[in-house]
Amino acid sequence: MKPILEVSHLSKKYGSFTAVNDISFQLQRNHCIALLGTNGAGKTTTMKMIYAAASITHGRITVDGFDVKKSPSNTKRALGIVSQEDLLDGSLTVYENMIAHGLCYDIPKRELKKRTQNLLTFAGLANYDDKQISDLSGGMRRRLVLARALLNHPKVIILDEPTTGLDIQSRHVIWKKLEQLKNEGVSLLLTSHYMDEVQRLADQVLIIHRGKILASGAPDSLPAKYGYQSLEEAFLALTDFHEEDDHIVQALS
Ligand SMILES: Nc1ncnc2c1ncn2[C@@H]1O[C@H](COP(=O)(O)OP(=O)(O)OP(=O)(O)O)[C@@H](O)[C@H]1O
Repeated sequence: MKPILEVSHLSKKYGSFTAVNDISFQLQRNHCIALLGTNGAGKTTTMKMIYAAASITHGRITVDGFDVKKSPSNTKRALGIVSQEDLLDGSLTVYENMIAHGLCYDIPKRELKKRTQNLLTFAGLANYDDKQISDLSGGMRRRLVLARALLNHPKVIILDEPTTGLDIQSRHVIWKKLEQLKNEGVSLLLTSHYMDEVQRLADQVLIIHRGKILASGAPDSLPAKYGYQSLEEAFLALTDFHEEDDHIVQALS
């Protein structure tokens, strides 16, 4: 079966600095790929090129068979975005934020209202529809952003650190929602700094360092494939972590 998302020889330069360096991968339907990398590895930049928020320096991306550069409106329709910054409008209520987002996709009004109600229920926010964004907790905001990303019935959801900063209960709620979506046929592309999140959700992990893919495989089999005991050990070794060199450890000592 054709992959729902195909990234081929993708590179991104900011001036003379190469943030993403010849990355290729394929995301199959109903699958989840997790991008694992240190701060500044190039994960967000890769995602931004997929949803056309950053230009592509070199390479090609297709979503649902459409070229991101040539058919941006078709690829936009197939994608749901949960970016690091939630970009919710603080001057609108929860319900109004959903409606405003849906209008960008030309969803007919009546259908949009129906989807909004269903998705707010799905996200556990049905009783919060008239609340201001400032009244929501961090976990509620992330659930709202996820609900908003589903309004256009996306085939692929791009999730940039979807549970960063949330308590363990809120993380579990979001994981369950994501698993439910995967079971319904949606594909996920995820970045995370949490190994447990990656182990739980991902079918495939790509370890990215300085813009390049260093290792790939299923979360359970990747460590042994590269001679390590655990995903965390593989990640630290492959991304060249040495405690004595690490500036954070030095700063703390
Ligand atoms: N608009 C920009 N202009 C110049 N450099 C940029 C820009 N955006 C990102 N970079 C640089 O590109 C590199 C990759 O950044 P990116 O945000 O993709 O990293 P990341 O892997 O998502 O990191 P994090 O885990 O911290 O979110 C970094 O060195 C960053 O400073």
